[in-house]
Amino acid sequence: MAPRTATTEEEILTIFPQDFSDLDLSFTSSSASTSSFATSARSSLSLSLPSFSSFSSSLIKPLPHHSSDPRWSAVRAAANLSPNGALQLRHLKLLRYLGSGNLARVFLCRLRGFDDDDPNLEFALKVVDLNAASSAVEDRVSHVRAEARALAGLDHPFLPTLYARLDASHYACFLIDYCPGGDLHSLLLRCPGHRLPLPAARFYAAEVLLVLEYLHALGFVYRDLKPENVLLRADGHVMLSDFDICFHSDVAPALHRLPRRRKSTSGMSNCLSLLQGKHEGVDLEFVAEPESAFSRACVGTHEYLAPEIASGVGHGNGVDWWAFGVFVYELIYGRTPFKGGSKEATLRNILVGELKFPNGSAEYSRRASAAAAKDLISRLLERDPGRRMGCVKGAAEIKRHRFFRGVQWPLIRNIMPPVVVGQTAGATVAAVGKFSRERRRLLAWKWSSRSSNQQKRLFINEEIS
Ligand SMILES: Nc1ncnc2c1ncn2[C@@H]1O[C@H](COP(=O)(O)OP(=O)(O)OP(=O)(O)O)[C@@H](O)[C@H]1O
Repeated sequence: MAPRTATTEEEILTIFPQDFSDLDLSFTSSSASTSSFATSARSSLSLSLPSFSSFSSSLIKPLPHHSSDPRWSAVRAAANLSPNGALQLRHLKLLRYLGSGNLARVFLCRLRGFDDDDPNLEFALKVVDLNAASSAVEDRVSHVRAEARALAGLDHPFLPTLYARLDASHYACFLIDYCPGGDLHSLLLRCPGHRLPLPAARFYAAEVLLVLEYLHALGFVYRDLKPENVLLRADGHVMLSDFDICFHSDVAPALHRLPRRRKSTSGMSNCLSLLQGKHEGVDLEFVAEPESAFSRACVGTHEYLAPEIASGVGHGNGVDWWAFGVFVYELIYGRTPFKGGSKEATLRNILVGELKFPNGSAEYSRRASAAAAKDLISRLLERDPGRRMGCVKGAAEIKRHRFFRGVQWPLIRNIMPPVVVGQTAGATVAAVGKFSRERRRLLAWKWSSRSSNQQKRLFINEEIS
């Protein structure tokens, strides 16, 4: 898959033209010539037809979990320098082009007048040109609105924080967290066989699952899951990006009764309780899944489209769980399951093709967790949404699957992410640097204890200093 060429300084000036009075054009760049990220050729498709509305600039209020982030105080301080107290594009210094998709171009930037060496003050600026010719203005406006709505309401460690919304002329700009680790798709392309070692695949899948759980609990159906949209933060944890085709629906949280389970371990107390007819198990489970979500829009990325989107019958929350199945498959096997020679062939495979798993990969076929992965993927890639894992009981059901056995869900954001061959040096060093030697040893053991010898080499261990 050919990476897109990086935008040059001239192109950046084209994005912000000379008559754009709000912007200081003194762009300084030492690295505009090459982007460190390969952008994806698998762009999202969108055929929805929403309505037009006008925009206004705004500084987003810090949400509780992020209120102590130094970026907030910097953004506020910069805004206070302005006569109207609002952040403007001239407060930002664009440093480098990061990538682009169908809708937007994204730049690394910093606030002018702040410490130039402080990596904590770097941001990503996502710029959408509403006049661009590639799609109808109405479509672009609707996507910007969807993205703005989602970003403004999110507050999760694996999702971007929206620091400011800047609208000027026909540009809509979002100031969000910068992810120096690039995206998972670029990482896959640099890995042997374009796939991740199983423990790393499990780690990224687990973090993405938590994000989908959170989005669904808020009523958002994401619709654009793919490795290109999973960015890696400086600490190596994920950040799901790109909310322009998500949609919102009501969600009615419920407590679901779980089937009672017998204790699987042996022991005197266990025997006694069985003799007494007692069973152990959690009885109730909290589920917040937007089951009533419904849309007929044909949006998403071909290889990741659920059958109900491909057939046009209308879709709901289940499309994210289908896409999650494709995502886990791609992380593990290095390709998507239904990809055909053309987009039409891919769609046909999604609708009627057989789900096949590559064989012959000794590393995967030997392992019990590979069997677990296959089972999980098969349950997610169930064509009938009514029978698809996650559609009714949400992420809670998926988290319980044996593929994720041993994942410490509440602590995962504090676990050191796996370091994979092919990861950009910056992200690796940042991730490693955050942890003391002792902690690295402990965490390395956790990650590598179940890995094969070959995989052990792929993960961080005591030798890394
Ligand atoms: N916060 C960020 N930090 C670093 N790079 C980013 C960030 N956000 C986006 N990028 C880069 O910019 C590229 C395009 O961004 P994005 O996917 O948000 O654009 P888009 O036009 O909305 O995409 P799509 O065509 O999927 O709708 C990404 O693939 C990534 O390489």
